[in-house]
Amino acid sequence: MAPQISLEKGKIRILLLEGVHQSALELLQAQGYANVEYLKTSLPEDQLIEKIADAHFIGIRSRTQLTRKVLENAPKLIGIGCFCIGTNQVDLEAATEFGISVFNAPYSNTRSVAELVIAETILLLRGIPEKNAISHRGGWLKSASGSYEARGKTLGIVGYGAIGSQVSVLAESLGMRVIFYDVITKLPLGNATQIRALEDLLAQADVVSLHVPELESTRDMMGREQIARMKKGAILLNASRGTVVDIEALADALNSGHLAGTAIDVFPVEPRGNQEEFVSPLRGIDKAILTPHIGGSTVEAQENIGMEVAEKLAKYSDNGTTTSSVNFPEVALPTHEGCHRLLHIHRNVPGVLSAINAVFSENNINISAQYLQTNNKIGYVVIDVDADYSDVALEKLKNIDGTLRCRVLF
Ligand SMILES: NC(=O)c1ccc[n+]([C@@H]2O[C@H](COP(=O)([O-])OP(=O)(O)OC[C@H]3O[C@@H](n4cnc5c(N)ncnc54)[C@H](O)[C@@H]3O)[C@@H](O)[C@H]2O)c1
Ligand SMILES: O=C(O)CC[C@@H](O)C(=O)O
Repeated sequence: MAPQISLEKGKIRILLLEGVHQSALELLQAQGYANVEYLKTSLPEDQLIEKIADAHFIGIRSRTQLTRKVLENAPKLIGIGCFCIGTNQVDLEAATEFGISVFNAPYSNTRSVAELVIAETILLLRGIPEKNAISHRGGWLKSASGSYEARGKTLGIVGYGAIGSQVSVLAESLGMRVIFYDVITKLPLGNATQIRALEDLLAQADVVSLHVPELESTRDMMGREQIARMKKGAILLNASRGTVVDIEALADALNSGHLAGTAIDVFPVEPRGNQEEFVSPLRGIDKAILTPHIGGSTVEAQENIGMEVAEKLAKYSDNGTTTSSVNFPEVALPTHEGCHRLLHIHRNVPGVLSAINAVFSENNINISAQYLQTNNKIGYVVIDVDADYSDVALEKLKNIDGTLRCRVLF
């Protein structure tokens, strides 16, 4: 029977949203993916569902919400590229269940965020946002009161991962004392010190900077109580996710004078695009630096992210490589001349590999290479067969208990 093969590259539909960098488009096109739809904004759920119905791959940034409902309406979707670090905007459990591999760019904008945090720390310690606002209104606040050097001040970093640890190194080079809180024991860089309880960090730090992911456990982790525990006159920065800070409590702490300033880059509700109004209780507070989720938005970072994530999508599409996938076991198998390649994604339960192999032996199909990798949820098998596999074999593979998705790549 004539073997089914996957789509020609030109027919693979890729939807890129939120104005991901042109480098992504260029890389995909150079690799033969001509069927790319490029939009500058995210889409509301109904329009997203309509568009995603035909897409094989989707590329997003932090704004597009790929919920279970959206993914249920994406029957052809094979891969998701998050052109950013955070993947909280994707229902990873649903994506895994539907056999959709998710990729991101875990380090490409790390430095950009760290530099912004350091710049804002210096500006806030000097009270520049307020002085700047007053000058714009025709006032003149020439005073040293409430203005401090960064040198010798204590920076408390919450979340000592890629960004938090970069901020730590840069802050120490300014002469700051760095303490950090993380749920995992981390090797401190330089002279930084890990603090075991968040409350202790809050009680010591002149500046607190948040670098945790969006999780249930980080929701409102800087709530009214934690903000009240910060030192009087301290500064709070958040360039992580908007759900981490109780924004009303922060506005109150600034208005009451408990906090001396803040820099917030991420908000519980963010506009979908540049045309939509930004609404926040922090608007109008001079001591607050408000930026439109641009911590990672530098030319360097966006260009690198575009290439990195597009490359990951192309490799997955071309040969099933899942290296650095967020939710899939990592498999990278070289292609074998003259072979067909099948991809089998299944729930990680015992017996699936032997059932797969039984299908090939029963159908007299020789396996020339095979690679299985599992994580706690799923198993991913790449199989190269050196004879024409039959559609019958493919059907049998699809019917193995626990199969999430099975397809022929070439
Ligand atoms: N503003 C922006 O444009 C921008 C850009 C990049 C990343 N981000 C955000 O910054 C976050 C951090 O990025 P990263 O690359 O440093 O991530 P990372 O995964 O390298 O580090 C996160 C750290 O937070 C720690 N952590 C998790 N839960 C915690 C908790 N409850 N309390 C304390 N620590 C906790 C982890 O153990 C880890 O060390 C991302 O998840 C993303 O949401 C924002
Ligand atoms: O570019 C974006 O929209 C998000 C950037 C940042 O929050 C990230 O997670 O990398």
